[in-house]
Amino acid sequence: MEVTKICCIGAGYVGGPTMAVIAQKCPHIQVTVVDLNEQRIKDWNDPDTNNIPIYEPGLSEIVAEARGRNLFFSTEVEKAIDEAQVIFISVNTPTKTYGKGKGMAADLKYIELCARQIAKVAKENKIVVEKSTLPVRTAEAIKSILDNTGNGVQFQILSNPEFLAEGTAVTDLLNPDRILIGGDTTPEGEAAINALVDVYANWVSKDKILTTNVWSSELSKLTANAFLAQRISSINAMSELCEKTGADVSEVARAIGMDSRIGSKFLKASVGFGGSCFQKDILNLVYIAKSYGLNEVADYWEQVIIMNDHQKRRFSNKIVQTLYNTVADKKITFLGWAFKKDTNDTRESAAIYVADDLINEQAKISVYDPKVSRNKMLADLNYLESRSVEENNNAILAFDNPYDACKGSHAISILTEWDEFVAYDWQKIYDSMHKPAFLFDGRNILNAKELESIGFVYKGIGS
Ligand SMILES: NC(=O)C1=CN([C@@H]2O[C@H](COP(=O)(O)OP(=O)(O)OC[C@H]3O[C@@H](n4cnc5c(N)ncnc54)[C@H](O)[C@@H]3O)[C@@H](O)[C@H]2O)C=CC1
Ligand SMILES: O=C(O)[C@H]1O[C@H](OP(=O)(O)OP(=O)(O)OC[C@H]2O[C@@H](n3ccc(=O)[nH]c3=O)[C@H](O)[C@@H]2O)[C@H](O)[C@@H](O)[C@@H]1O
Repeated sequence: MEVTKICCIGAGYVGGPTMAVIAQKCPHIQVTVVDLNEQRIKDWNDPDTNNIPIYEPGLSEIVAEARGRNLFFSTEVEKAIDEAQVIFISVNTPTKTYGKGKGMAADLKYIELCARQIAKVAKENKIVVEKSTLPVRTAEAIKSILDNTGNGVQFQILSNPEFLAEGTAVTDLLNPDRILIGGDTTPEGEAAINALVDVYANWVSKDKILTTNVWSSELSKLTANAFLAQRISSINAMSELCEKTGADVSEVARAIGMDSRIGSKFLKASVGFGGSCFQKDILNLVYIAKSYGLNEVADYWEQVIIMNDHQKRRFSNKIVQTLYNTVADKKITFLGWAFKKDTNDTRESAAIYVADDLINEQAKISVYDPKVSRNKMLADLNYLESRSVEENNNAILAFDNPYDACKGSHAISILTEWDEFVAYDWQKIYDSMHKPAFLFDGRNILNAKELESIGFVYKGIGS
């Protein structure tokens, strides 16, 4: 089967960029991305592609090239489902906030709604692709809904997890390490797998397109995120030991990373990992393991989260202790609020938790982030429900200019590794601060020696 029409449900951080790249690389395929969120679709259709709702380097150019040609953003979900041969489900799968599995399991209500809508609308055979990250064996539930509530048409369910990282989404999509496609081992399942392989083969070499059974594919996605997050928690655990022993975590990371079995990537000690997925996916893995009675497996992976929470708390504690055990009414400046550089996404950012701890200590937080608005920062804090909206409002100031944000502060904390922070005039910043001028570098991006020679009291992670 040659695919000519694709629909993607969910125009978020994954659906938007993924479909934009498919449309760019496959001009013969019509790609329609649909979402219930009218504002989000309106923003994707903004005549100025610099205003699309997701900031990713290189994305606005791709959208400018393909939008209106073979890439469309729409709220007409049913029409797009009806017309497409292949339907990607790319909706959010957050951690459950209620009921059984609260705080651990993935909330699959949006997935189920999609399955029911597809079943209702489809009048011809369809391939349904799980693009969202899902618990292993979700395809079974989707299939049951489709087969029992549909119009008697045939559905093939594929698992095609996404491995892009935010901030590098476009390059990750253009040059993926691998594409993973899981499907049934029946002739119909294999035909569906081949149809999707052919889509990716328009720009990805076939030796990088891996096909497996559905359950391996679903579980590989959770496993990949668990392994990646585990590396960060492992190096962060070492960072605490480094601080006690005089070892330097950057030197340790370099020394172990040169072992080709370990590898050098993903070994940067930090204030703790954030982002919408690592924590959510590990909690989900822990929940799945527990539900099979595999308590040791569950405990093993849960430790990655425990370590990460500890690392964030340790960072805020260090600020308070260093500032003579009180930050009450002191101005603490945050450089960065996003969970990593080159994204406007703040979900689970370490900055939120560090700010929350410091506000509990009655600090006044000033923030400069090149891509995050004050409304977003406030929404992040309010979501924690630690105090009233008004109290959060009084505790946070946001600036458009880093020098204004730092002026008159008692301490600066680097929470995101934006490149521009390195290039600042640190002498000018030092001159405008209270003395001693403290600098807590939660990303180890600044040159400690240079800053100390200016006069800063510099504290990095793990040295
Ligand atoms: N953010 C990331 O970098 C990555 C995310 N993932 C996974 O991809 C999935 C999506 O994540 P994001 O794109 O970040 O989420 P997101 O929250 O940015 O986007 C999801 C979109 O789906 C829409 N939606 C929900 N239910 C819908 C329905 N029934 N009909 C139409 N639209 C609906 C929402 O309005 C929202 O715009 C998650 O499972 C996540 O774990 C996987 C790899 C990377
Ligand atoms: O499933 C997902 O959502 C995605 O999750 C991560 O991507 P992402 O969260 O966008 O970004 P990462 O680059 O993985 O960074 C995650 C967090 O870890 C931190 N980090 C990363 C690397 C490192 O060495 N140290 C470190 O503290 C980052 O600053 C950030 O807060 C994975 O890298 C992607 O492969 C995956 O598709």
